[in-house]
Formats: sequence, C-alpha cells, structure tokens
Amino acid sequence: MRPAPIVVEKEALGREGADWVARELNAALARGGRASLALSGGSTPGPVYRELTTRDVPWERVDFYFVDERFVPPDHPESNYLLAEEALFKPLSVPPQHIFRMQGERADREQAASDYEKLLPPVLDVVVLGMGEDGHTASLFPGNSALQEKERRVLAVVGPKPPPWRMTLTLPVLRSARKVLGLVSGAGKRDMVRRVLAGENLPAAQVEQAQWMMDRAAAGQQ
Ligand SMILES: O=C1O[C@H](COP(=O)(O)O)[C@@H](O)[C@H](O)[C@H]1O
Repeated sequence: MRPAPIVVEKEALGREGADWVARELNAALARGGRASLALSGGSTPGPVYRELTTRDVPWERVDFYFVDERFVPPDHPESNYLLAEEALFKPLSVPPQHIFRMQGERADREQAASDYEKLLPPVLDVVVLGMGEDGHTASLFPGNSALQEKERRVLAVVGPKPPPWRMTLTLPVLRSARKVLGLVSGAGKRDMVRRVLAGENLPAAQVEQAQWMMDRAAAGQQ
C-alpha cells in the first residue's frame, strides 16, 4: 500500500524530514543493537541532514551507508559523500568506522560495486531517497537495465545525468528497506510526483513503501 504523501511548506522540509528520520532511527534502535541509515545526494536532502544534527539520536549507534554515488573522488563537488560529510558527518563527529562510503574514486567500477555489496547489511533500517525530474531515484534511471536486476545489490551504471557513471543500490535493496523517506522539492518535479504517486512504471514508483515528503510546489499546490 503506497502511503499518502506528506506535503509541507518549503521552509519546513528540512525540519519535517529530520523529524521523520530521527523518529524511525530511534524506533530501529529501540529494537536493540545498531541502526543503518542510507543517504542520497542531489539537491534536496541537504537541509534534512543539517537539521538531523540537532536531533536527539544516539548517533554512536548509527551506521551510515549510501544509496548511490557518482564516480568522482570524495572531495569532488558532485560527490554525494561530500554533501553528507559536510552536512552530517563533520557536525556530528561521526567516526570513520561508522561510515560506509561508496568509493567513487575507483577506476574498476564493477569491482567497486561488488565490494560495496559486501559491506551492506542484509536489510537497511532507514533510507533517504530523492527523485529526479525524469522519475529516477538513487541512480536508477528510466529505461536502464539496472531496473530489472534481481540478484545484485549494488551496480555500476551509466545514466543520462552528469556525471554519467554512478554506483547505485538496486531495487531489491531499496524495496526491502524497513523505512524509506522520499524527498522532493520544486515545481519542476510536479508532473513526475503525480505520475509516481499514481504508480506509473517509473523508477521512483518501484519503491512502493516510500513515504514521499514534498513541498507545496512539488505537490502542485502552488
Ligand atoms: O543524481 C541524483 O539524483 C537524485 C535526485 O536528486 P535531485 O538533485 O533531483 O534532488 C538523488 O536522489 C541521487 O542521490 C543523486 O545521485
């Protein structure tokens, strides 16, 4: 069952998104042990990550993973890791052993993807997704054969959005995650939001358990 979207004011997206993620992380931690949080990049999640640093979560019990990464070094402006490092890891002083980075600087992309599979836990507790104007999520782009993947958990793919080479979690991993928050912002994504919520055959619609959270512009309310 696809959850109804949560629509908030643009300025509230960071705060509401952070509340959602913190609540689900704390629920996962309440079951005992550690919790896993997988992060996306792109233009939308930065405010959520910055707000998260002020939330009451026992961060020393959280392991951080990545939903996707561009094949660029970790200090490159297009690196999803760099966004997370600046917005979340540095402010929280997360120790390196709790950060499971996709190694976008590697020359052997296939090997980098299969090495990351070995790091992933069987099930991710909390996943933060975004959605592109073409309906992609993670680095799963419309029409890409990676969408048909049933066995591999991480793939190296080429997409239409620069930088083209990416590493991405596959649909079996995303669809098995316990809690998924999808963040969308801006009028440019309005049509795609409508189509994804209607369940059209688009990558972002394949993660059916995702709780989409968006500003009014993305929801077509302004
Ligand atoms: O390229 C990417 O795009 C999606 C959506 O990003 P946005 O900039 O349109 O918000 C993002 O979720 C993904 O992590 C990123 O690599």
